[in-house]
Amino acid sequence: MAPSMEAQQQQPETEGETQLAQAAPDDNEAPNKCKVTVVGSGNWGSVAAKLIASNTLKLPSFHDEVRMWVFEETLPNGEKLSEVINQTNENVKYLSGVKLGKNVVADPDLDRAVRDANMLVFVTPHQFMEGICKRLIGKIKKDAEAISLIKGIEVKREGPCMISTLISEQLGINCCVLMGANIANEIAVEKFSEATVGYRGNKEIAERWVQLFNHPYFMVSAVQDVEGVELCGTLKNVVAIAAGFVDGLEMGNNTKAAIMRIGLREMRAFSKLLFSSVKDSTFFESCGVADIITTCLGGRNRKCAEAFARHGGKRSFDELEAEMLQGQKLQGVSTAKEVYEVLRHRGWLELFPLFTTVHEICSGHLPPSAIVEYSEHKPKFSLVEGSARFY
Ligand SMILES: NC(=O)c1ccc[n+]([C@@H]2O[C@H](COP(=O)([O-])OP(=O)(O)OC[C@H]3O[C@@H](n4cnc5c(N)ncnc54)[C@H](O)[C@@H]3O)[C@@H](O)[C@H]2O)c1
Ligand SMILES: O=P(O)(O)OC[C@H](O)CO
Repeated sequence: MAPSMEAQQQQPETEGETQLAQAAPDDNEAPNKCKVTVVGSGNWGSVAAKLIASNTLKLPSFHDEVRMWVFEETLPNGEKLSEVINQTNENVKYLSGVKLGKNVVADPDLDRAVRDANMLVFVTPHQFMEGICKRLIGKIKKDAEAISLIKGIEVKREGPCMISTLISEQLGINCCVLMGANIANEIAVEKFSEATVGYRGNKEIAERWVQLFNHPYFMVSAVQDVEGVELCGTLKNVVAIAAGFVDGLEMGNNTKAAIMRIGLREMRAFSKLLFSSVKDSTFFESCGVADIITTCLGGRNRKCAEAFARHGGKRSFDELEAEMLQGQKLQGVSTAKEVYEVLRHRGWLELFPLFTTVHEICSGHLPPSAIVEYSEHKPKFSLVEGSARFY
């Protein structure tokens, strides 16, 4: 059982004793105080919990304690990850060496972690969200507010479904998004960065999320364009894969800059074709151009794609992910496939040569060098021609 924050701060439990998760001390008893739960505890999930937990201690309208749902794992030494997090105040697997704040309580029980939450922060790899949402139906407060930090998309028979929409529709709650140029390890050690909250309609809710995340080293602003912000965060991972190929092929900075530019244009075009409400200005926020830059310079998608290209596509992304990321998950390869399915279904493949080529390389149908090779591999269109034709 997850100990309460109070229990963590006092004594280690006596051997064999289990402790029910309970409401934390006096000032936390006030019924109107908002309780926050973070659903997810990977690299970014842990940093998000740290950011939030340092703010809930300062903001009187929030309970101090922040629950963090942990997908339970047994560590190589036989210990449970959630127990180690509560003993050491560190996520030793996904964010080692960084204290999360004593008011972060790791909880491996999903139902219990969300039960009392007024504000739910979703931050797991996108491929797990459909299953998590199914498990949460009927388990959360009806008036809870949600935010998704998840960069990804689901493709259903009916068409593409944003993760925030999945959360909203399955759980019947409002869901904002937070995206940006946010490499978690850098924010964990409090290096300055910015982020963008995307909201629909209710600005007060967006301001509440800004308040919960904002720090002098993490500057958050809000824009009324939930789809634009979320699609920026999602699609940049496909561009990052292309940038990694360019690095693996040692093609240099100009080529990588070209990939970023073409990628950004495809991101905007795809987003606007899916949602006419998407605003051009969103692409100038942290979630847009800034995230493209950071992710193409220093992200995990870029890193694994570089290794993929160096091995000439002979080692699979699954293999490289397991070896290089040690349990952390790539989003770009599956997102490229999901975007490709949308493009194919709608007859848009030729309009998006970069997105299309990334998937064809990841799936082994083209060599990594095809990222900037044209007609011999792709008789129907080319990156250059496609870009020129469309834009
Ligand atoms: N890490 C970053 O720098 C960063 C920054 C911004 C956004 N994001 C986004 O945040 C989201 C979460 O990424 P992360 O970096 O926190 O995670 P991660 O890749 O570091 O960790 C993987 C997580 O998935 C969990 N997991 C494994 N199998 C699972 C299962 N079957 N069901 C549920 N959970 C399972 C693991 O326990 C772990 O918590 C992603 O969409 C990512 O794109 C990441
Ligand atoms: O490490 P990546 O490639 O998952 O990217 C991390 C963040 O999304 C960068 O903003």
